[in-house]
Amino acid sequence: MTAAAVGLSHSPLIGKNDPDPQVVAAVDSAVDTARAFVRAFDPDLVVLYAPDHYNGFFYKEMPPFCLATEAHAVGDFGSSAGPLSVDTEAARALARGVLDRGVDLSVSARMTVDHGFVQPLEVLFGGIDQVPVVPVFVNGVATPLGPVSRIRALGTALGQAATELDRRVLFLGSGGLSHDPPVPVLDGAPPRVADALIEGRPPTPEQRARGEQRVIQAGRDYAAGSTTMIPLNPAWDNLVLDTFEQGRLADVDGWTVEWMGAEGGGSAHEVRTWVAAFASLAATGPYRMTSRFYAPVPEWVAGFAVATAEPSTGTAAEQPLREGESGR
Ligand SMILES: O=C(O)CCC(=O)/C=C/C=C(\O)C(=O)O
Ligand SMILES: [Fe+2]
Repeated sequence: MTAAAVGLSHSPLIGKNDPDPQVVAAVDSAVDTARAFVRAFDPDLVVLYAPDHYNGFFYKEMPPFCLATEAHAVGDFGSSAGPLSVDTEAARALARGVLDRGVDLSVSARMTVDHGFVQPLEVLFGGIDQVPVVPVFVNGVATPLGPVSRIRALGTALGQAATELDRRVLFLGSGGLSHDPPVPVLDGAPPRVADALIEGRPPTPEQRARGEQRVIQAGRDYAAGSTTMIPLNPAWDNLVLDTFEQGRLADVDGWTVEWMGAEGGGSAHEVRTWVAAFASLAATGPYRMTSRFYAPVPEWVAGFAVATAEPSTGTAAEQPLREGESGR
């Protein structure tokens, strides 16, 4: 088994409320680097850790994380709809491997996913049916959230289980870093909204369009500085990226939900997907980050980051990232 990892922010506002062309070009260049990295690694299995935004998981039953043996996308924010090319056999083997290692994984035989899963597949592979994938939902939105140490344990167990497969496995984390987009909150929600968050009634096309328009408007307000949302936090985002780059994954066990929310906003918890992906890679052996990009993009309500990592050979030929490559 060989392994690699990519962390990639997502935003439903990409292409809908873009920043200056120079910022878009810088992001495109970083994404091109990640795409080239993935192409060179040529994975035959992608373990995709991603959050949901009340399209697939609801308060009626809200697991902290859940692995899918089949999945289909709803097609929100103009993202692709339809079945993902899930490798059911690999998914079942990984689920067994995680459970055998004492992590209480739940399994879905028909997971509904949204742009959180779809965007990285579209960006890196050109579609949701281009590569065998094992989708793993990681709750990063619906409070209460458990300790980050459990996400590291999930990633570690899944990485260890993957070593038993004869595959080239890419661990891919979708989301983060600091951002506070208008995602509904159950606590204090009016009865109609609370009911939708609990029961998961599919929105009508008009309701979906209104929700999407609300997010687009939020991006415009955020970029104009007229908002009550928590600001992007480049210092915190770079602390998070330093932690992954330096392989200090045990540090995340000390990250509290309250600290992450205060520093990075309500959706900063999506960075749990990166924790899982890097913990999985680390479980296969020492690694090194080969590229790192970061830009705060208010128009997308995103501390936007892209990073790639591969196993470290420990030889002198391996150079640490230089300033320009690190995006700092
Ligand atoms: O309010 C709605 O109806 C949908 C909100 C939503 O899905 C927002 C998503 C934002 C992100 O995925 C993000 O910024 O990470
Ligand atoms: Fe998100």
